[in-house]
Amino acid sequence: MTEFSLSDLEKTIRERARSGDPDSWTAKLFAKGIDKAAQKLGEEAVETVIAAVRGDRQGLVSESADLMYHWLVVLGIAGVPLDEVLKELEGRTGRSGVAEKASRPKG
Ligand SMILES: N=c1c2ncn([C@@H]3O[C@H](COP(=O)(O)OP(=O)(O)OP(=O)(O)O)[C@@H](O)[C@H]3O)c2ncn1[C@@H]1O[C@H](COP(=O)(O)O)[C@@H](O)[C@H]1O
Repeated sequence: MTEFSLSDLEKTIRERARSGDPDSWTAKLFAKGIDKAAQKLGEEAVETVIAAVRGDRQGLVSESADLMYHWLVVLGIAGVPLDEVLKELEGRTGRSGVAEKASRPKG
């Protein structure tokens, strides 16, 4: 299991966005704004779907990485911290009853 997390990538994106480096794709996307970044996110989502339905396993891995990167860029431009999304997900964990069932003693 890798130690690398979405939180690490969010931090890198924040730093690269502030760098103003002309070679930085992240800085370019932040400069172009939410419309371009959201468009890229949509394209990566479609490419991920295509890889999935074709059964292209390596493509699915690669496109998923592109998708998650561009999703974090969109969150960053929109000023939404990853933690806010994680808290939203955390708040849903009890809804299916899965978490409660798992923690309930058997018998
Ligand atoms: N994870 C990524 C990542 N995934 C995808 N991409 C870039 O996303 C871009 C868009 O992908 P496309 O396949 O659509 O490429 P394209 O056809 O050239 O794009 P367009 O013609 O549509 O503009 C490519 O230039 C990829 O390099 C990424 N760019 C950066 N990162 C991460 O961000 C860090 C900082 O990168 P820089 O900001 O470039 O320094 C990197 O170290 C990585 O960790």
